[in-house]
Amino acid sequence: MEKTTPKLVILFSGKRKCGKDFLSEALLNKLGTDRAQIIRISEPIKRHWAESMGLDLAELLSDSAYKEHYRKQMIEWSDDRRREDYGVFCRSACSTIERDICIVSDVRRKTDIRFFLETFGPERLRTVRIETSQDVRVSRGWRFESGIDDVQSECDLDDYDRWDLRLLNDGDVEVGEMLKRLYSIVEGMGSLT
Ligand SMILES: Nc1ncnc2c1ncn2[C@@H]1O[C@H](COP(=O)(O)OP(=O)(O)OP(=O)(O)O)[C@@H](O)[C@H]1O
Repeated sequence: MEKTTPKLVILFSGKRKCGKDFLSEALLNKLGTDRAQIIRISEPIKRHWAESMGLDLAELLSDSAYKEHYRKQMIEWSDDRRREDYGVFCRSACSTIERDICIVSDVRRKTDIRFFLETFGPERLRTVRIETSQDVRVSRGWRFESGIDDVQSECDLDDYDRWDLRLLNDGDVEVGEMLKRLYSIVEGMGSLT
């Protein structure tokens, strides 16, 4: 099958339980699955991990306690792989691209952004940081865990300041309002809309 080069790649970043998956799905619904798709950098990580450990991939991919149970071990294992090749998981996730608009729902590292910039160029790339108060994240099930919330995978992009869009997803913000702002970075792509 011929590889698709997307016209637009939207990177979502933010702390755990800020709503990366929620807003990625909402944007996908708005754009339509005929022209957009979601990819996850964590998907190939979870697939490798599930295969080598004999675990349930569907459960690892879902927003479940099962996923949380293995999160720390997966971070440590994947960081070892990244030390040899920072793009290893991004590249693997990109092999499934088949739509004009690609939403990457789990960008966590500066090297992830670097990979997408180098691969698709700045003109095709848009970066979004989702911001949510700690109280709201707690209400969505987050609690601080050492080895997860205080390591590179969660903190590396805290000081990144070149986001195309910062979006507050703090409970009382209307989803329609957030989608309007998200859609504005798609509209900037002219023929795509
Ligand atoms: N604006 C919102 N309105 C209603 N529910 C929301 C909203 N944003 C997020 N949620 C809910 O909060 C929970 C956490 O959101 P989500 O799974 O999207 O976070 P995440 O950033 O992808 O988390 P993680 O990094 O842990 O995978 C989910 O149950 C989601 O449905």
